[in-house]
Amino acid sequence: MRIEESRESAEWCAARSYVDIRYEHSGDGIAKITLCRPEVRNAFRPQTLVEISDALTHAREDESVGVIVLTGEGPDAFCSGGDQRVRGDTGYLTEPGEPGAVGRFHVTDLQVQIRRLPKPVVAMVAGYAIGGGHVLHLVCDLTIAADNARFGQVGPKVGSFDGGFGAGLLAQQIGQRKAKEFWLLCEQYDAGEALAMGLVNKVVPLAELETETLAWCRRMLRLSPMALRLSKASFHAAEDGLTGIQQLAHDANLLFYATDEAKEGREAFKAKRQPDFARFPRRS
Ligand SMILES: CC(C)(COP(=O)(O)OP(=O)(O)OC[C@H]1O[C@@H](n2cnc3c(N)ncnc32)[C@H](O)[C@@H]1OP(=O)(O)O)[C@@H](O)C(=O)NCCC(=O)NCCSC(=O)c1cc(O)c2ccccc2c1O
Repeated sequence: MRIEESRESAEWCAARSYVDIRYEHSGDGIAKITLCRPEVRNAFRPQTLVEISDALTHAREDESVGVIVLTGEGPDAFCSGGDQRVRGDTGYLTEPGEPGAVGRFHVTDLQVQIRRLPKPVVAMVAGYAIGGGHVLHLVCDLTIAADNARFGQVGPKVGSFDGGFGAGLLAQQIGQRKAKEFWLLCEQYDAGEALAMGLVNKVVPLAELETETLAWCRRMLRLSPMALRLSKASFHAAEDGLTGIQQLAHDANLLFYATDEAKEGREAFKAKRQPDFARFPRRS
């Protein structure tokens, strides 16, 4: 049976209100988070990251949401990384100008949150995905790019580096040689080059970026949510070490809780009796 593909746009509805981002729902299972700082090519400051994290938590908890899209406002940039105007000597500052303000690197927490989120996260990239903004698209599960997209790392040019996902995940996706080229030369790559490297899943004309992204999201929405969740976790299980295994193990527990065998343990405890596990098979 061939399922008709929907190429419709969405009537986005604001689902929560923030200062630096927009958080919207499509009404059919898609949440969209938009970085709204186009005057700085959607660079993030600490508040931006705290807001994205909060929106992701809501999208995770909301059972009506199956897929999350992360994007930037306007055609010029997905995200240009950390806002250099609030970069202090110890990290990015929540209250720049305050004497003794302590810097933070919230984006590293956000990268982990995206990877651990049990729903697919799709980066929808128009224009620049640069620096920490490039790493944000890397940690998303899929990337749909507009034909004007440009990708690159700038760390060694601006006095920074990302030895975590920014280096390791990039190398896994495009190979060590090319990943080193990204970091050691700080050049930019266009959408066609990114596609050829396996850095993005699809390139489309800018005008079709959202409808194409929505079509991919809707394809996933037709699939088993639990199988999608387990598939995403499977990709990270080995790479993320014990925390990756912990996530898969948690999913196994989630499924185990629904069995009569697990329920017997719970019910026996509540009834203050010995559990009777004898009727459950010792599977080979
Ligand atoms: C992104 C660009 C390539 C775009 O170039 P373009 O020529 O199109 O535009 P302009 O350069 O004229 O920019 C327009 C306007 O925006 C301002 N702006 C752009 N990017 C930023 C930014 N990141 N921070 C602050 N402001 C920005 C720019 O100044 C202009 O303003 P005007 O007032 O002059 O109009 C190009 O802009 C560019 O290369 N931008 C800088 C990119 C950058 O340095 N990013 C930070 C890299 S470091 C980083 O992101 C990072 C963050 C973390 O939290 C980390 C945590 C842990 C490890 C590593 C981290 C990390 O590396």
